[in-house]
Amino acid sequence: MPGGINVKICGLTDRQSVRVAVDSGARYVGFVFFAKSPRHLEPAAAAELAAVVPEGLCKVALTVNADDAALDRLIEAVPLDMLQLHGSETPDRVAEVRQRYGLPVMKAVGLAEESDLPRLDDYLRVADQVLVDAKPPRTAVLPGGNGLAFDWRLIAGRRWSVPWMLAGGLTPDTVAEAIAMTGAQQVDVSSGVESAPGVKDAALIRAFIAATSAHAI
Ligand SMILES: O=C(O)c1ccccc1N[C@@H]1O[C@H](COP(=O)(O)O)[C@@H](O)[C@H]1O
Repeated sequence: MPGGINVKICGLTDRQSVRVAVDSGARYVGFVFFAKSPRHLEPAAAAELAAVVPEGLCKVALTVNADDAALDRLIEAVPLDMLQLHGSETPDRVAEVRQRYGLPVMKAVGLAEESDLPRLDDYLRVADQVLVDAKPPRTAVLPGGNGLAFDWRLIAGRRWSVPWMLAGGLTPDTVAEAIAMTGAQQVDVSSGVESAPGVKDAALIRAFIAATSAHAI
C-alpha cells in the first residue's frame, strides 16, 4: 500500500475477524492449512471466508511442506492470491510450486542468529517474497505461529532483492518498534492479535493495524 505499512493478519478462522481485518486496512489476509495448528482450516471453510475479502486484497494460503496433491485440492477449492510456504521447502521446491500453480510464492525463513541469514539468500532467486520469522524452538509443534520474536538487530538495515515481510511475536505494543528497528515495510501477525490460540480478537486486530499507521505518520 503506497505510503503505509502493509499488514498481513494471518490465521483467520471466522468471518467477523476477516471483516475487522479488512475494514481496519489489512492488505493481506492469511489462512492456515496445517492440521497441527489451532488456526487450521479445511479448504471449504477457507473458501467461505475468502468470499468476504474484497477484490484487490491478497488472500494468502499458509502451508507446511504440502505435497502437490494437497496443494491441488486447496487451489481447486479456494480462490487464492499467494502461497506462503512455511516449512522446510527447498529452493527447488519453491520454484516448482511457483511454476505449477502460477501464483506468487512467499517463503518463510526462521532466524535466531547471524548464521541463519545466508539461508534466506538461497530463496531470493525463486520466491516472490520472503517472510522473515523467528526460528521455532526445537521442541515446537508448529514451525511458526508461536508468538516468539527474534532479535530484530539481526536484520537492522538489511535489504533484500525481493519484497520481504517481518513476522514473529509481533503485537500491538511492539510492532512500531520492530518497524523502526528493521525498516520493514510489511508486517505479519497471528498470535499477537489473539485472545487465545486460534481465537482472533477484534480490538487487538484494530490496535495492531493502528500501531503500524501511527508509525507511518
Ligand atoms: O499460525 C500458525 O498456526 C502457523 C502454523 C504453521 C506455520 C506458521 C504459522 N504462522 C505464521 O508464523 C508467523 C509468526 O506468527 P506469530 O505472529 O508469531 O504467531 C506468521 O507468519 C504466521 O503467519
